[in-house]
Amino acid sequence: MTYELELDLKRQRVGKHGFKSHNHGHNHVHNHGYDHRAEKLERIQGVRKHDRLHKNGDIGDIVEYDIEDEEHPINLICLLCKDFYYNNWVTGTGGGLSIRDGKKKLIYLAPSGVQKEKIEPNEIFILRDYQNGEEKENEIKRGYGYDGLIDNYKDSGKYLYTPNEIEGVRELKNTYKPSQCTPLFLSTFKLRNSGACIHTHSQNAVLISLLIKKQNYFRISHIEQIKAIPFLKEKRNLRFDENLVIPIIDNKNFEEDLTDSLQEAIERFPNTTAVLVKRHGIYVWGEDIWKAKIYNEAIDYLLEIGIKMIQNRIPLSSEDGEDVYDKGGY
Ligand SMILES: CSC[C@@H](O)[C@@H](O)C(=O)COP(=O)(O)O
Ligand SMILES: [Zn+2]
Repeated sequence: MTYELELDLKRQRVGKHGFKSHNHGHNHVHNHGYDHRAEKLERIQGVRKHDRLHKNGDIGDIVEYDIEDEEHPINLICLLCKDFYYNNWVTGTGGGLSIRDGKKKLIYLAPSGVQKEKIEPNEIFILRDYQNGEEKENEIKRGYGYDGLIDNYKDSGKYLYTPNEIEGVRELKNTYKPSQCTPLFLSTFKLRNSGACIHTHSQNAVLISLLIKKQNYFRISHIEQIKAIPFLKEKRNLRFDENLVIPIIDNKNFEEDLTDSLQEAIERFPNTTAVLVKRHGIYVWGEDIWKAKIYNEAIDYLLEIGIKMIQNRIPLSSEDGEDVYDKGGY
């Protein structure tokens, strides 16, 4: 666990309000004692979400949830979304994150269209992960397998828990919806057996997708940070002189319409652990949330340096020219 996350969890505990305890009024940002910037933003951006946060849902009755459990996916989604927000990866409601608990067979998802850095534990959607259970056959027939969920992720009946169960939410004009990225997250669970998937609107991802015009992938070699990325075929990490290759797919008007092309890219690039979406951002996944986090950070670093290399007319990969270090045309 990173120092920042530990610190954040401590802060959260200091001002801990307790998930199932009673609300005493205007205390939501203070409960988390997180960051003054968040508090200021809350004041500026009004009450839409604020209203909801004063109502208590009861996740604890549906799945085991302990606010003190630092590794609980619900806590991790809330904390990592803050972490990503301050990296400029999930600002303005963009981006998101899903974690799959393979042992407990549960999938946790961020809600749609909310400020991702302010997600509260009772705002997480929860799905049963039937993919690997004995119930598999039956549940898949009933539309609860990944394909059924991918096609009908908006159907609230499919969820074990939705934040619309929070007292008073159903009476509000805008009820919660699961992230529009849900079918894409589920696609990485289905096709790669991943344990978590991160979606960001990183400017590095967007810019590199604009700079690369002749290829439908980003390819880079001979940068030390490449060693943090897995080489799936050989179940080891990439070496310094090997190529990291990340496919680039075109953006669509609606997030869910990216599902087919993301799935195709995953099939076409069997070694990739990420897909770039042109003029939009990136999806990164891993065996578990910590691996996904490391891959996302390492890839973002490589995208950023890739942009600078292109601007300095340095070839990105040894495949791009005779001498990778030679200043030549890109
Ligand atoms: C700024 S809106 C962005 C969305 O359309 C989408 O691209 C996104 O990343 C987040 O979708 P969401 O449904 O809020 O989880
Ligand atoms: Zn997006």
